[in-house]
Amino acid sequence: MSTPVEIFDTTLRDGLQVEGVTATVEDKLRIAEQLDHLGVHFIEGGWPGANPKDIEFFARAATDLSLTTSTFVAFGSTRRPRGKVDEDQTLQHLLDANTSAVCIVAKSSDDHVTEALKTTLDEGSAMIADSVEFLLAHDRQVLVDMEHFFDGFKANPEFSFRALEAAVVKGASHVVLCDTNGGSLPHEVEDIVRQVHAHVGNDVVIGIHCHDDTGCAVANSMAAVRGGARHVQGTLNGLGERTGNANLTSIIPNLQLKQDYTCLPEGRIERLTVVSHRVAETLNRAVDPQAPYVGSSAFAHKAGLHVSAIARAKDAYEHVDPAAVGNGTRFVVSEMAGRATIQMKADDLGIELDGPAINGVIDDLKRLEHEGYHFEAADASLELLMRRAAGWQHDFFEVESMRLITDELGDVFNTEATVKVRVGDERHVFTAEGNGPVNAIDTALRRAVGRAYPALADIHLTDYKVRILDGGEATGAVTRVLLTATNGERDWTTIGVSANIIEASWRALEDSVVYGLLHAPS
Ligand SMILES: CC(=O)SCCNC(=O)CCNC(=O)[C@H](O)C(C)(C)COP(=O)(O)OP(=O)(O)OC[C@H]1O[C@@H](n2cnc3c(N)ncnc32)[C@H](O)[C@@H]1OP(=O)(O)O
Ligand SMILES: CC(=O)C(=O)O
Repeated sequence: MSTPVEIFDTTLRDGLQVEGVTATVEDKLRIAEQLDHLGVHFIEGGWPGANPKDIEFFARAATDLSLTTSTFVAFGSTRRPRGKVDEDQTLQHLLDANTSAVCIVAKSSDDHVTEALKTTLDEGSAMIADSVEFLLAHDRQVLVDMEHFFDGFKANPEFSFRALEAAVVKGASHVVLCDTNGGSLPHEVEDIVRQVHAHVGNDVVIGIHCHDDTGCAVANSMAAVRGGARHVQGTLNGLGERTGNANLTSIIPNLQLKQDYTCLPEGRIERLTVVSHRVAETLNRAVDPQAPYVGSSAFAHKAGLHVSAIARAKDAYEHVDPAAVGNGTRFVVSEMAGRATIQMKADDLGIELDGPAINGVIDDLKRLEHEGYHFEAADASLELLMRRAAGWQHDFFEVESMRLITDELGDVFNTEATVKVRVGDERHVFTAEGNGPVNAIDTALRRAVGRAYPALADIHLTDYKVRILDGGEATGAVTRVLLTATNGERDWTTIGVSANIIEASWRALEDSVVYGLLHAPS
């Protein structure tokens, strides 16, 4: 039978301690719902009383949040040095938050007691004992985060054990060993957790809380589980103070898919990718594409040899089935593609390509990417290139000529485009002004062909990105333009590359319009 390991998510507390990220009360409520949907055991909501936002959040959570799987936790600290528990504001705020469980941070390193708190070791241990006793007397489940545990233990294990005992003896349900500065390494963590386990036995759940300052937070958390920890604290996508907290989106599958531990209820680990992305979206911070398990590139294959092998054996270059975490396999078409990649892409798009056509696509791709094209980022241009290789030519319109004029009138620049276009047997000449050259050409082209293709009215450009490819050439540099468009049902991106920014823009624009007409809803 597999061993249960509790997951304690602190995205809403420690996760928000990273610079550059903030969340509204509404955001925090939405994230808590997502964490419950994922099925973590504990959701730490924040520090009630620390700021008005967290006060409002805990008040709203009591009425607006209905959790079905997770236990909601308020975070705070032990009482202040030389203070009384029943007069301590932090402890009072914890009670006011009205959660069934609370987590308090306690100093477990002698140095921090004497230097940061400026008090004695006796008082340091009494602060823990009194606080646990007080909260328990008010019917709270008490988890204790033993701050700086590993650094403290290395310097003075006797005091760190004393701090632990103060919590355990008074009835804490969990003692969570924190690598607060994130400087420990996996072999140290495993060894120290083993010693703690031997010391406290199974009277209390041992937890682990790691930071990623050495890039080892995930490995350290797993080492702790090997050493006897059965409760792991971390955040989704590894958000957190400085370099981040231990990343639960890696730890959960590492424990549950690769070892005999159960972290989430049956059927929930498949929600990992979508929850990770929803939480990131809510915090306006995209998931790193290369994030293990949940990143968009986690199962994306670019090298021709890899794709060729996967076509023959699905798991040839995948360490787990992506579906197990709700992710999926993707094939990236680029200059590194071989025949297998192009064949799979053609099958996906329903384009019939024979051997010579596949070779033609590969030759075009490699040549164009060498010139600066980047087809991974331009799905629509890639599809058009493959269709052309299959012998297709669009007959929506034919551009006879195009002229652009820009005048400076006082401080104002005016741009005007004239396009001459054939649509079937008809010839159209249209002029349009725009707030820049691309806008002027786009408007003139739409006027010229719009009557024949009403679907064009639903196509809107949503993004226009320009990148200089060889900065050394200054204003003579090659320019790459990426245009993203939508018709409300699908989005697509096209590309153009040229030393002339207008030409690069036009290539991307023409592909964009052609692709939009080709896929216009019927
Ligand atoms: C390792 C961690 O990440 S723990 C979580 C840390 N999170 C945060 O700090 C975010 C929220 N914090 C805050 O809003 C504020 O710091 C507050 C409201 C908690 C405290 O604010 P202030 O009272 O102004 O104190 P300040 O921020 O300067 O912190 C120092 C005080 O905390 C006390 N303190 C620090 N750690 C502890 C502890 N583990 N137990 C009890 N008291 C503690 C110090 O003794 C000091 O008190 P003193 O000024 O009476 O000597
Ligand atoms: C408690 C906590 O966040 C830490 O020690 O890192």
